[in-house]
Amino acid sequence: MGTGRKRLIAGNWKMNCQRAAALELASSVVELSQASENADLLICVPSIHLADIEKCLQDSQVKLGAQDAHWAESGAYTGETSVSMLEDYRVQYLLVGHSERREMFGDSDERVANKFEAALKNGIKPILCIGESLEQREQGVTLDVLKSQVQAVIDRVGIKAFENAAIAYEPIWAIGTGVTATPEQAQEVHEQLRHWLATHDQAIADGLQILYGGSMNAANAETLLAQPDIDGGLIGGASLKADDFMKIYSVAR
Ligand SMILES: O=C[C@H](O)COP(=O)(O)O
Repeated sequence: MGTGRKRLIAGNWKMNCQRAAALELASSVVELSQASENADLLICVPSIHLADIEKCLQDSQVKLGAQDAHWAESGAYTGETSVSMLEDYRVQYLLVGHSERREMFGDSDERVANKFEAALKNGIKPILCIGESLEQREQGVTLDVLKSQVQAVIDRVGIKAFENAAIAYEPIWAIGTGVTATPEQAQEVHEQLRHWLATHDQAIADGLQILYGGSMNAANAETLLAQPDIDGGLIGGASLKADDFMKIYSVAR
């Protein structure tokens, strides 16, 4: 690989799969998965399925992630799940700041930083999702948007905390649209982002996994993952089909 960074192929099931379908999908992923020194495999499932899927993943190398959680340890937060509750289910990763949460559920930079910080405190690796809208891209402010999303978290936890975290760059215009950023477009952003992070801390920037997300699928994964600064994928739609998801993993490993 050359970069020294292990790849991460992460599925984000979003709000999909009822119980039986979730178990079937997770079982297929386990069945088709093969250990690799080059790439980790992760599924981020709806919280209601965590207990079932935790059992299903036991004795496999597939890692378990959650899609969201509240930062408070406990309290009067009707409907919420705390990060510390996730720990009981051996959740290893937490998505924070996904654009769907930022846009539809009021996840401000401050809330995202709260969640990121709470994940780290509970020994869970946060995956900080960042991305620009089509309008922002057309205005030429992509990097400014991404920097400010990351800086809000750096201001809270410090750059060193990114040693135990990952970033997922997901251009909003490419999510669920079938329009993928070209490998060159994605690489350009990843490279610029890593370069900017290096101005904070070179070693952290060199070691940080920066994933690409946005209509990654079995057909385009190879060219995206061939880019030197793309260290994996955060995959929505294609992670709901075990065969497609595992094709992406096989490219990465
Ligand atoms: O978290 C995953 C991303 O939102 C990408 O979703 P997608 O692969 O369905 O475009």
